[in-house]
Amino acid sequence: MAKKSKSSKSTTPKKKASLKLSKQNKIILGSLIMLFSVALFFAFISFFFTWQDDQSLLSEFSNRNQEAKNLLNKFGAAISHLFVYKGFGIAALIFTFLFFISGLRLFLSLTKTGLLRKWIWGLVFVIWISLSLGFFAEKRPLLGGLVGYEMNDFMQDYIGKLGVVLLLIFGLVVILVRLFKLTPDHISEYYKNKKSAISKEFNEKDAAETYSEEEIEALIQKEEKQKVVDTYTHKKDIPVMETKTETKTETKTIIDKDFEVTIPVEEDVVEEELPMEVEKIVEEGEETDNLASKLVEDYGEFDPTLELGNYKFPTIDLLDQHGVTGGITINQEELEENKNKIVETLKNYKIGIAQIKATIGPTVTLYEIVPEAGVRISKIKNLEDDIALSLAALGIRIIAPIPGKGTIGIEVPNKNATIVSMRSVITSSKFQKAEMQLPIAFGKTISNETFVVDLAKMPHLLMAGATGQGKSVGLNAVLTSLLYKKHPAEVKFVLIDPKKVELTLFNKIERHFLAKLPDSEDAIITDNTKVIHTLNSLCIEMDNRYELLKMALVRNIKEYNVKFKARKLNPNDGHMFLPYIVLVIDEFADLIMTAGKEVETPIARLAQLARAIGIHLIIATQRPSVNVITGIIKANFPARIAFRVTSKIDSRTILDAQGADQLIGRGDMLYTQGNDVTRIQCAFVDTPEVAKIVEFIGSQRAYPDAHLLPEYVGEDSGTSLDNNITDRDALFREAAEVIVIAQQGSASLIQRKLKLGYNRAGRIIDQLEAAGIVGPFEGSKARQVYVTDMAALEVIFNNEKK
Ligand SMILES: Nc1ncnc2c1ncn2[C@@H]1O[C@H](COP(=O)(O)OP(=O)(O)OP(=O)(O)O)[C@@H](O)[C@H]1O
Repeated sequence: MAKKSKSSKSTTPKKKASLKLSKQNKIILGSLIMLFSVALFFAFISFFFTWQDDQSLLSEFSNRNQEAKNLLNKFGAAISHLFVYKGFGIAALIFTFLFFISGLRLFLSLTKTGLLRKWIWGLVFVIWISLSLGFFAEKRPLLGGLVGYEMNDFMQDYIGKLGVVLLLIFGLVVILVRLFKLTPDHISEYYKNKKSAISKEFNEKDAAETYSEEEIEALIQKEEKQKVVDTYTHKKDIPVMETKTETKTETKTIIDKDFEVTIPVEEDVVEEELPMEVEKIVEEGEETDNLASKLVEDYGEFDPTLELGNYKFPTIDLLDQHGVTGGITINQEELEENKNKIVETLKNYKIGIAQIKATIGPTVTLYEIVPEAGVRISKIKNLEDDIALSLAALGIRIIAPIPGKGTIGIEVPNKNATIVSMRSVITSSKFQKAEMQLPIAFGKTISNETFVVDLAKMPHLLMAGATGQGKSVGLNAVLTSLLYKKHPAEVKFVLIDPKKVELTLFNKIERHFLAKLPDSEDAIITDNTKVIHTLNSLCIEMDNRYELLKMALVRNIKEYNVKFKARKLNPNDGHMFLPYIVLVIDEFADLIMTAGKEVETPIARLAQLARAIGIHLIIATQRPSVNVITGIIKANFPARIAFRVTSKIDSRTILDAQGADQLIGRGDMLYTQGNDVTRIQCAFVDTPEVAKIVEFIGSQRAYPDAHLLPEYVGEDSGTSLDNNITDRDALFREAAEVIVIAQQGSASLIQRKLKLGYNRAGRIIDQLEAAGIVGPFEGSKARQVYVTDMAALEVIFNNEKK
């Protein structure tokens, strides 16, 4: 079959080459046709005067002694007899015109587009004229020619005279509407224009008359003024530039005095011109009217949430207070005690303190100290363990100096930590008012502020921490934040949970918020091979989205969606509202250990490129070792969260800084998005709360299915150029139609239109090539489409069936 496509390809260019004329040949052939048409013209014209005389000569064409009266002698008489007498009568003259323009086009090497149309219309005209002359000038049959006469005769036998008249009228209507684009609208517009032109002319005349009456007076006045100006400028004798300006002002003032003479005339002219201008503007406005703004005007902006218009966001009472009602309780005694211990310990090492201040957070209290002049910061930093020992407390962290403050911070855990409930952060005005694309309320900082960040800005998040330190709760906090803020149309989750227990709850919101592979039953992915497929599928989704962004001429998903909502992107071109996709991977270490590069490569690719198109990754791992959090992953995850880890090395692996080893656990975490490290108490949301939320959402009306990701077929599925009909893809026919309609043989087109994965679309393209529908691969260019229209495609399919 490969042979078949090759041979078909090699024959087509040859044919084309043989048909091509050189420029000189075109000139020669063009002029020949033009001259032939001129000869025909004269022959036809003279035929009308000489036909009777020449009639008898027609049978003696070869007799050289006989001479015809036609301007082109025997040839003229014979060809005119054929075209005019036996043909179409006077309408045969149209052929001379058609020949002439065909020759002219060839002569000037103009493109042939539109020529066929002219010939078709020419023939229609010829038939219509000869038929009508055959009907109306029955007594002079030469005008309609034999064709006109016979046609008329034939039709009268069947539809009678009235029928022929009606048929002629219908023909005239077709010609007027299709050829001259003459519709009732055009006619009325023409009359309107004509009317306004006449009235304008009329008014102008009037104006001209009034003007001429006053003109004489005005001219005299003007001349006088000019004289004044001239004498004035001469007297002053100043540089040319200045003279000019002064002349202007001078004349202006003088003219201003002459209200009665100049202004009425000017006003008249303005009044006449204004209505005309207004009319034009309205017309232009209609023409350039943007379809998008009209659609928005008619239907309003596109609302992606409309399909689930009655969707209710989870209510706040689904979340627990966890026993915390009045915020943090301050234990004055504890504060005083800690302060004294810090001062004393530092005194023991001969470090004097000028000032001390305490900020009480939910889990830790920050003591900010200003040391006395001359104390080296490194000295305090080195005393970390000693201070911890003397305070008899775990989890002491010394920040020396606090960035941007010039003080030294000592974080001391509170004896009784206050739980930061998810409820308190969700209800905080900071979260409620957050104008972010993907707002996440992580918890509260040391100064008791709600910490809200935008996942879209991070743009990916790495979470690590030893087991039991609050990672799963952290993940739930992230997902809960998004569930409380986003409509199902705006965000979709891809959940990967190798442990099979952590995220199973979210199954209930599969048809609202989850995305999955087309052929999979469960939306939550627990199987390793499925993980690889899903990651690759997301890469395909990413490529598809980039293609859409490119087509829409925008740089990121936000701009794209704004444009789509404003109805500036046509869904028929494959455009659609793009929800954000948040990929959550729990137990990333497990995956890397078992699948290695197969997982790392697509993740790295997504992490590098997916931010602009709205795919964001959240990766959680228990084991923050370097073979899990590799350099390539770290480089693409600037936002990282460390829960408590067991060693300084782990802390460095996650944060590139130590400190995570000194956390106290239970949701105590460090967050970094570059340089600064912020200590946060993660908001607490437990399993029953999550269950209630997903129950609340899951019980509402949902989409028919989870959001489907593009299909990914493993690398192993080979491609062949066998034109085996039974092996063809199920969507082969649809794909062929898409390609033929668009006349563009590209796999990405099939991908977009039929929502397929890259590999499958690629396979279909190969099958189309094998079937001779598209040409072979041509590098960056789209393949050639060999089938020109749907009818031809239909023929191919029908032939294959036989
Ligand atoms: N933000 C928090 N506030 C209060 N307590 C918390 C918080 N986060 C976690 N905890 C406590 O720590 C326990 C363990 O948390 P979590 O299940 O999130 O740990 P994990 O890191 O996911 O552990 P594993 O890796 O074994 O799954 C919770 O059951 C809870 O009691």
